[in-house]
Amino acid sequence: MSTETAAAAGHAVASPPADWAQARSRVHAVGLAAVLPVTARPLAETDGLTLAEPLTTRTDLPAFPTSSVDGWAVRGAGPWRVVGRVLAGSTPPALTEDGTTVEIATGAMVPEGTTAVLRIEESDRTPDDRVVGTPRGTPEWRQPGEEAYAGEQLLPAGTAVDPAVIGLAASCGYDTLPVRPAPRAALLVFGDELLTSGPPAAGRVRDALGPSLPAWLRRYGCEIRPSDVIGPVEDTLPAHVAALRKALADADLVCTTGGTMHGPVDHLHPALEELGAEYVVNTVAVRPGFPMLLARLTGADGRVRFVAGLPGNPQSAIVALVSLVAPLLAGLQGRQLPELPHATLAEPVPGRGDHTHLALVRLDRVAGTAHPVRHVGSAMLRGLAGADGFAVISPGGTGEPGSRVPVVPLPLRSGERAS
Ligand SMILES: Nc1nc2c(c(=O)[nH]1)N[C@H]1C(S)=C(S)[C@@H](COP(=O)(O)OP(=O)(O)OC[C@H]3O[C@@H](n4cnc5c(N)ncnc54)[C@H](O)[C@@H]3O)O[C@H]1N2
Ligand code: MOO
Repeated sequence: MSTETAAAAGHAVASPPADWAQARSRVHAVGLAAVLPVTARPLAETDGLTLAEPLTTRTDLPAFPTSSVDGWAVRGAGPWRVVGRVLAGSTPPALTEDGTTVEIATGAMVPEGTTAVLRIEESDRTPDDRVVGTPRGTPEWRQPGEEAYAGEQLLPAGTAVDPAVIGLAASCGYDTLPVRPAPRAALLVFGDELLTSGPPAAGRVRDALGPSLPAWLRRYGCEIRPSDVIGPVEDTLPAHVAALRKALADADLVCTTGGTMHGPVDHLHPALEELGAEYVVNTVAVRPGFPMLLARLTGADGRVRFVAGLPGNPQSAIVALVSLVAPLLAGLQGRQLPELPHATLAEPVPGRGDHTHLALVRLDRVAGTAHPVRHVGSAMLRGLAGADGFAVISPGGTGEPGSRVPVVPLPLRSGERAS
C-alpha cells in the first residue's frame, strides 16, 4: 500500500532506515551538541570522567633540578670536603667553593653550583674524611622541564580520565580537574511476557536486559542506580508515557527495551509522540537490530534529554547499544567518536543485502584475526557471551576470509574473555 494509504488506514508510516555508519556519526554529533556542563571534581573522584579542558602542566616537570641517585653533589675536582646534607623536600644552599660536596638523597633538589653528582656506591672516603670517586659522564639529575615545560599541553580536552591521567595531573599540581560528569541513565523494560525471576516457561521469557544493560551502560561511563531500572512496565500507553516522564525528570538518557515495532502492545512510538519527542534516528539499515531509534526531548529549561529505543530481541538490543547509545554517550561526555579497530576475517561472514551486518566475532589479538561465533540469532545471547565485538560487513558486501573489516568492540575489561 502507498504511504498515504497506509497513513489513512492508521498504519505506521515507515521512514527510510538510516545508513548505519551515518546514524553513528549523527547521534555522536547530536550528543556533542548537548555535551554535559563542565564541573570541577577532586582528582581522586575523576576516574572514568572526561577532561573538559586540555591538561597543561602548572610548572616545569620536574619543577627543580632533581637528583636521580643517592650520593654526593660535588663542585669542581675532588677530593671533596663535606659541607652538609640535602634531603628530598627542601631548598639547599648553593655550593660556593670548588672541592666541596653535600650528601644528597634521590629526589632532593640539586644545589646551585653543583658540577656533578657522584653515586654513593661509586664513592670512597679518604682517611681525613673527604669524598673521592669519578662521577659518571652522564648527568645523574633531572633538569627542570625535561618531562614538560610549564604551560605545555599534555592531553587534549575529551580525554577519558584513567588512573594514569589522574597520576599525571597530580604530578602537574592539580587538586581538582574540570571534567564532564558521568551521564545519568535510566532503563525502562517493556514487555508483559517477561519474568524477573526463575526459569522461563509457559510463554514467558526471563528479562535478560534489565539485569545486564545497566552494567553495559556503566562501562560506557554512565551513572545508573538500581532505582533507575524500572520494569516490566505495564503494556499500556499511559503506563509507558508515565514511566518515560518520570525517568526523564532526572536522566540525561533513558534507554527502553522492546516495543520498538508497531505490534498491538508496542507503545514506544505513540508514547514518544505524546511526549513531543523528535527522532534523531528512527530505524537503521542494520541487521540485527534495525528497529532501533534515538529521540531527543528539549525541556522547558532548555535541557536536552534522550530516549534510546532498543529492540526487544536481546542481541538486537546490544547492537543498538553499540550502534547508537555508545556514540551518543561519547558525544555527551565531550569525547570523540571512537575510531573502529580493524581485524582480518578468519572465516566467511555473509552480507545482509542493503543493510550493514553486525556479526559477532571473537578476536585473536595476537594474530589480528576475527572469528565468527555460533548462536547469534537476534533472540540469543550465547554468542555474545563468547564474543569480543561485532565485525562490520558493509551494505552490498560480504565478508570474505582474509579481508580487513572494522570491528565494533564490546566494552569489556582487561581479563574478560581471557580463556
Ligand atoms: N511484523 C513484523 N514483526 C517483527 C518485525 C518485522 O519486521 N515485522 N521485526 C522483528 C524484529 S527484527 C525485532 S528486533 C523485533 C523488535 O520488536 P520490539 O522492539 O517491538 O520488541 P518486542 O516485540 O517487545 O520483543 C521482541 C522479542 O524480544 C523478547 N524480549 C523483549 N524484551 C526482552 C527482555 N528484556 N529480555 C529478554 N527478551 C526480551 C520478546 O519476548 C520478544 O520475543 O520485532 C520483530 N517483529
Ligand atoms: O532487528 Mo531484529 O534484530 O533482526 O531481531
